[in-house]
Amino acid sequence: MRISVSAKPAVVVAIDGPSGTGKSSTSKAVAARLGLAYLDTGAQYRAITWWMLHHGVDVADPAAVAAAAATPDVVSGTDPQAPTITVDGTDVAAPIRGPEVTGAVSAVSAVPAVRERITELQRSIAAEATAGIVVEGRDIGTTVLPDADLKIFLTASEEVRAARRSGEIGRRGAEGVATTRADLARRDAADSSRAVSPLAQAGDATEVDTSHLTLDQVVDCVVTLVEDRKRPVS
Ligand SMILES: Nc1ncnc2c1ncn2[C@@H]1O[C@H](COP(=O)(O)OP(=O)(O)O)[C@@H](O)[C@H]1O
Ligand SMILES: Nc1ccn([C@H]2C[C@H](O)[C@@H](COP(=O)(O)OP(=O)(O)O)O2)c(=O)n1
Repeated sequence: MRISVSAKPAVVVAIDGPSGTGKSSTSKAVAARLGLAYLDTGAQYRAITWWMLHHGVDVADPAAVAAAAATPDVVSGTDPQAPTITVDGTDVAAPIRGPEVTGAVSAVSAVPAVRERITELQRSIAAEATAGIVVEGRDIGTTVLPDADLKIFLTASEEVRAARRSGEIGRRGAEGVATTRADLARRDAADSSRAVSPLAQAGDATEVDTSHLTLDQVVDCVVTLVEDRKRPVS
């Protein structure tokens, strides 16, 4: 019997885009299907924001946020089937999705000292992912992992994104969707206009408009792009 051993190079996939375009759902499913690790960088910014709020730091004061930025210990579990997020050992997966954190996360994540700390953490997690990783966020293709093997920029119309997010958080009716839409637009504007590594499409990213695609279709599309980009086996 002949046994052939092939070196399988680790693939690094960067998935960026605004809120509600499907980054988390797509990244998790792609990573699970391809046996890669998964990192939700938004959860890290949410976790550090939760810690600031929990410790009474004035999140509207960039100097106060910067002074505290080095203290919290944010740890991400990268199994796409069961991702985890803790701060100083506390499981914050649920509270980081609440309205207080969502309302403060853009201000906290705009502070350069926060971005430096979290970016360094993200790069070390990616470097340790020997089987490869899908990393999703806002600045992965532009700043965190500019040498990623594949960069995807997900988009969707504001209307579709607001409807998706409203469904997710249980906000019903036209008024609920309108409120969600205004929240999303405000956060996208803040994330796109900050001075340090704003939400932006990398020049070499492939844009995928998910407005009229099912989640399965988006996942198939990204998996195909990953397979196409894999370096030849040596
Ligand atoms: N292509 C899609 N079609 C319909 N719903 C989707 C699609 N992609 C994601 N969703 C849903 O939209 C919501 C937001 O998706 P999520 O992956 O959290 O987006 P993001 O990480 O970009 O904010 C979730 O409820 C998710 O199930
Ligand atoms: N790479 C990243 C990821 C998220 N952020 C910031 C900006 C976002 O508004 C918040 C929250 O990101 P998250 O991906 O959880 O947001 P949504 O799931 O789209 O609501 O974190 C960032 O600045 N850089």
